[in-house]
Amino acid sequence: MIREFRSVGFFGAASVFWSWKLRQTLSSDQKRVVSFEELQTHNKPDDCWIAINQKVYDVTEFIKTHPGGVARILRYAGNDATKGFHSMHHPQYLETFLDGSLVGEINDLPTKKKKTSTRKKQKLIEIEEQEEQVVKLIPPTLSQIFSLSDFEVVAKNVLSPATLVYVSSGADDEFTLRENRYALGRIFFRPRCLTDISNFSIETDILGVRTAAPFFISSFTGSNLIQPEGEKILARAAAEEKIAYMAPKRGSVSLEQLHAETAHGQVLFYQHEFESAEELREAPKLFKHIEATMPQVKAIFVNVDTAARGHREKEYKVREMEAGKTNANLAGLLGSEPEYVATWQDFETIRKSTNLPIILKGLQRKEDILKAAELGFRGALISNSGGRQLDFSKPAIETLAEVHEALKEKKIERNQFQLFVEGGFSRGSDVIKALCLGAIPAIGRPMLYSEVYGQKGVEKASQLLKEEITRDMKLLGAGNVSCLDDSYLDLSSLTVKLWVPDFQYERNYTPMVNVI
Ligand code: HEM
Ligand SMILES: Cc1cc2nc3c(=O)[nH]c(=O)nc-3n(C[C@H](O)[C@H](O)[C@H](O)COP(=O)(O)O)c2cc1C
Repeated sequence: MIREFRSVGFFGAASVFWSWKLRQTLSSDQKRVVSFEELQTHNKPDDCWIAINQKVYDVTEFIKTHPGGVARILRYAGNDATKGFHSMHHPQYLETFLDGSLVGEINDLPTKKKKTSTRKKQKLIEIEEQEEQVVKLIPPTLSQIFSLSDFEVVAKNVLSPATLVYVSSGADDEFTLRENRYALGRIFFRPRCLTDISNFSIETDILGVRTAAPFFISSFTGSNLIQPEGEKILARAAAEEKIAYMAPKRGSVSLEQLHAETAHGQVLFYQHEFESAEELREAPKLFKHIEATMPQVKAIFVNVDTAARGHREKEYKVREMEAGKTNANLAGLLGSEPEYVATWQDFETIRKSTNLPIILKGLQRKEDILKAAELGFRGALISNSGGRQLDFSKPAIETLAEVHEALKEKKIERNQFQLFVEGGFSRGSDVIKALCLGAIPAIGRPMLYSEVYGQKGVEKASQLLKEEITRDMKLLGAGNVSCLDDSYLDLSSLTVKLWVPDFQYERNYTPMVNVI
């Protein structure tokens, strides 16, 4: 759940400083006498008056768009700002920008400031607290977001602790969560120069369907904690950006509802998992139903890594600490332990029940992936669920590199068996690395973080990725996705895991509750 201050409706409108100015309508005749006592009570970010030249202005709205920043004015909240203002600005600014914000005149401003050093200190503390509040109150506008990790920083300030830890945490000590990213950082590029890239394109065929970019949005239970219309927002943004989105089995709306909402031509994947023997028995019927009635669903991804629920310890700790502050939305998101764990044999009937490609989500070793290819599955999504299931699972990109070699050796082509990968992807360069190893990546948490800004945020995240992919592919000398191969990569340090002091682990560690 996003904290209350998001309701100030700041997203989108905040940057339009000049349009704010035009909206000012009050005239300067509407003034009254304001006492210093009254002025002092308006001393907060959401209720801020200042005095300049013995006139009192309500700058609550103005501070949000002040080009010199909120804090500079907030220092004078509920007080005389004459000196501060004139040290920076031409007097004409008052008429130009604050004409409509005039509250009245003030005649009893104290002439000398009599502050003890203790009071000064106290005031400074108050200012610092207010500034902190303001950073949270006024997140950057979308034009101030330059990479997917910027969304993460904003989300960390905006989401409630319980939601944030639900999204961001991994299992146990989070080694796999971190290694997913570190491993991507161990692959380097070998650019090719002087190649013809005049017909440049990043469009891609995924399982025979054309999409505008070589990645898609992964599936998440609980995106409705970030925006009430969670899955719908992700689906709409994906449609707008002409990329695919994988709808989750345990979504806040049914697949039918989501499908009914989606634009014609939209590419949806469906993520499913079997939690009981009955669900397994029902699967052929369900898959046939999807195939017959939901043409936008182009593939079914079935989880095979959920024999037990991953143990996200950080999450339990935060919930424990928050106990009493009931968060009904979070309850039940963990799901119960599965009653039944499917086997390869079970999949024999299921696989044959539909013409839709069935992709196994969560395979993590080359032997299993080769088996899936030999059995005639259409593909596999290499995934450790973003480090949310088995801690110390190998980083996804490392498994991919191994599997890529194995498929090459066996001469298994992409049109027979399509690889997908996910876990830690947040840059265009990450996407390209996966493509060079023959897999289409799914983007995970960064898409959820971008959802803090609603549909426009998810669109922006997709656009940033597209721009990065475009730029990096050009620099690599690759004119389209199909010409990307492992010759563009230096994998020599991929598996080299040097021991380094794990500061990140230390930072992530959350102490036990009620222990001295
Ligand atoms: C009260 C104390 C204030 C301080 C200390 C202050 C400080 C500043 C600073 C440092 C900048 C420069 C930002 C940059 O370098 O990009 C700035 C910009 C600006 N401020 Fe203020 N400001 C104050 C109040 C106001 C008020 C009350 C108004 C409106 C009447 C205002 C209007 C502007 C405008 C229009 C700009 C952008 C153009 C410019 O840089 O001159 N400021 N302010
Ligand atoms: C909040 C959250 C909820 C998730 N829910 C599901 C789910 O219901 N089913 C599923 O197969 N994977 C789920 N995942 C895993 C994602 O599909 C994906 O594997 C993971 O986010 C990829 O890692 P990354 O976030 O590091 O990119 C979830 C991930 C997150 C962050």
